[in-house]
Amino acid sequence: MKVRVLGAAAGGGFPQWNCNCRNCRGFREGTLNAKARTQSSICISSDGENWLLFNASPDIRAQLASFEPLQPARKLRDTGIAAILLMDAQIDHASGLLMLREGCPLDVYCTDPVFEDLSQGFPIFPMLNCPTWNGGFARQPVSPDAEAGFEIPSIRNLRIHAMVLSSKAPPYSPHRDNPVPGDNIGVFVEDLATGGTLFYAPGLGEVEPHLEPWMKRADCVLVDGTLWSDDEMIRQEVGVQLGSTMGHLPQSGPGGMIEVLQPLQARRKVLIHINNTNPILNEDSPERAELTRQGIEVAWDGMEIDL
Ligand SMILES: N[C@H](CSc1cc(C[C@H](N)C(=O)O)cc(O)c1O)C(=O)O
Ligand SMILES: [Zn+2]
Ligand SMILES: [Zn+2]
Repeated sequence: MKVRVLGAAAGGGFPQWNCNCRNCRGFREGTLNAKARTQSSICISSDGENWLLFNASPDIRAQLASFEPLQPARKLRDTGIAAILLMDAQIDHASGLLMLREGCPLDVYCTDPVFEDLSQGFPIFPMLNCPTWNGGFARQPVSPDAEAGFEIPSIRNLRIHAMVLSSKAPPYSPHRDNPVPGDNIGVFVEDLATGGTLFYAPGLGEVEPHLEPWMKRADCVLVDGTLWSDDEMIRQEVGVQLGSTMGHLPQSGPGGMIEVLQPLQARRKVLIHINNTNPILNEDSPERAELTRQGIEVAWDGMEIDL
């Protein structure tokens, strides 16, 4: 299985359009040793031709243009996207579906709560369900029954185990403060040909016991790297919410993602969905040095992982 990171930043990207925090300002001034990043999304494939897109970020157009296999030009209108799987209904993870309307119908796999949010609060599915967009997206249900797993017909040799996890439904959702199972999922993907395995959870607020066996089994763990510290946005005076309030486990501190990743045997431990305020974006920061000491990588746009 090939994993391609299309976007590695949290909502707003890096640098964020309206932000002049030390990272965003430093990047613009050319004084920060960092790479720009678009909003988080990855795609995976077992054959290099049929790709499963995880989330559709607002930056999807540029992201598709940056990776040639996603525009194979085999016919007048074409895409390498065989299907889309949504991890949640967050604006920065789903709004890119609107940019794909010319390619409908396309299969979009999502849980019932995500389908509800994207049919009511942020009604992408009904909006595009019209003749102009060929009826819009074809929603395929995802049951977060990890043990069972499922395969996507157009994507050979990949078995996907979806599991409920604790993060946050989007701010517009009625589930925001009344969570239901399936608001957010993580996935364990197994390549049935190579045996390679990936655990992917760009939004992860708490590592509950039912996730641990899957994380321990994965060759690559690609997980939530939004904030270095829980109060990062408050301390930098760019926000009022804690990371934990937004459904993201910070890297540092007791019980943080560094501690979670440390005992895992995965040969690749990678953080993704990095907020623009996060000091790990600065490749010369002590925080980045700590990650390196721990064998933890920071995803960047264009990163490829072979499993
Ligand atoms: N998903 C979010 C939590 S992550 C996230 C964070 C921001 C903050 C923004 N980058 C900034 O620095 O001001 C904007 C977003 O769009 C995000 O998705 C939630 O549910 O609260
Ligand atoms: Zn996000
Ligand atoms: Zn910033």
